Amino acid sequence: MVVLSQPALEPFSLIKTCKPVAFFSTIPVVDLTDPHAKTLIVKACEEFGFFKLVSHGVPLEFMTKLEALATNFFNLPQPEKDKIGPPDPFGYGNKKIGPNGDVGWVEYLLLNTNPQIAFQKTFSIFQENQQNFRYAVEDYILSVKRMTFEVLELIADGLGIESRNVFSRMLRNDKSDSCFRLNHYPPCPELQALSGRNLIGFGEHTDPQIISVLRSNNTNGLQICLKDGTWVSVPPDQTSFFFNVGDALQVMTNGRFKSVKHRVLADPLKSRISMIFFGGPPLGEKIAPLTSLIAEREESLYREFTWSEYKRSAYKSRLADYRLGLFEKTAGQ
Ligand SMILES: C=C1C[C@]23C[C@@]1(O)CC[C@H]2[C@@]12CC[C@H](O)[C@@](C)(C(=O)O1)[C@H]2[C@@H]3C(=O)O
Ligand SMILES: O=C(O)CCC(=O)C(=O)O
Ligand SMILES: [Fe+2]
Repeated sequence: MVVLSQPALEPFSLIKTCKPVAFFSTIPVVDLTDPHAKTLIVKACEEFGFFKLVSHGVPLEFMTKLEALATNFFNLPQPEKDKIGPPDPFGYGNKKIGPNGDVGWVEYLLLNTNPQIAFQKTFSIFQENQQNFRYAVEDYILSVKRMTFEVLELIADGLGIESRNVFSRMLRNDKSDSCFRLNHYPPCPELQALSGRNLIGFGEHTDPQIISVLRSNNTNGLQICLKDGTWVSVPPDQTSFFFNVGDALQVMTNGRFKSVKHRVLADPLKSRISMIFFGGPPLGEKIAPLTSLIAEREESLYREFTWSEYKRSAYKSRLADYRLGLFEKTAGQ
């Protein structure tokens, strides 16, 4: 018997597919200049762990410039990009996500934003002819950080916490372990034609840090999981930012905010480019529920751990794992 191979499917053989889902029509949108912003942000973080921010003050030019330069970078010949990979976890990566066998229809550049590390490793990634790219990354990150500090201070205000820098100080710290990621999801028309499904670009997961701030071009793909377990597509908006609550903020709010499960599907016809700033604490920072957020007759749901401990544990996990499980207190502890 002759067994026919399916050469057209070969590059996708390890990458899962998924059916498209409905659009998220009631996505919380917060205007940063609105006097009620703090209340709206807290409500969105409690309900979805997710919101869209408009009138954010980050110049549009920084966003479009970086998108153009990232597109140029991803259009370089493969051997050029491979020179700055494989990721350790920083550097250029293609299809492989993290160290434990996760794959997706994505190529990316992962950078550390801590100046002490950044100047050694990250910026050696930008070779001589990539200086404009490096400056665009720096301008963008500086401006996004400023906006993120403001959002974190509004969150503290909205939660009625006395010291409004309780979260933002961890990102403002020189030793903050934040990182920045540029993702490129190439189109995949062959697969769509063959199966009527989309390739999974980035599989379902929560982000381990305090908060993630995402901006993408105008291509669909991002989906979030609602409390009832249904997945919804987030309509792209290239002029706005999408904020995700991360695991560390779930812990510090003793579960009042939930880190949002999300994933990305590749579009059959259009490239998706996204840029995400992951705001993380310094490695030695102790993460635990804030006493003022543990309600009367409520218990602390998590044991204290350092960010370094959590990160180590995250890097031993698979993308879709529930990473906080190991840090939950069991009854009576
Ligand atoms: C599979 C993995 C990739 C990841 C590290 C991990 O072991 C589990 C968490 C993953 C994640 C998700 C959010 C960010 O994109 C990321 C940089 C992070 O901090 O945690 C990635 C990690 C990665 O791609 O290196
Ligand atoms: O690329 C995207 O739109 C989101 C990717 C993501 O969730 C991540 O890199 O952690
Ligand atoms: Fe993510």
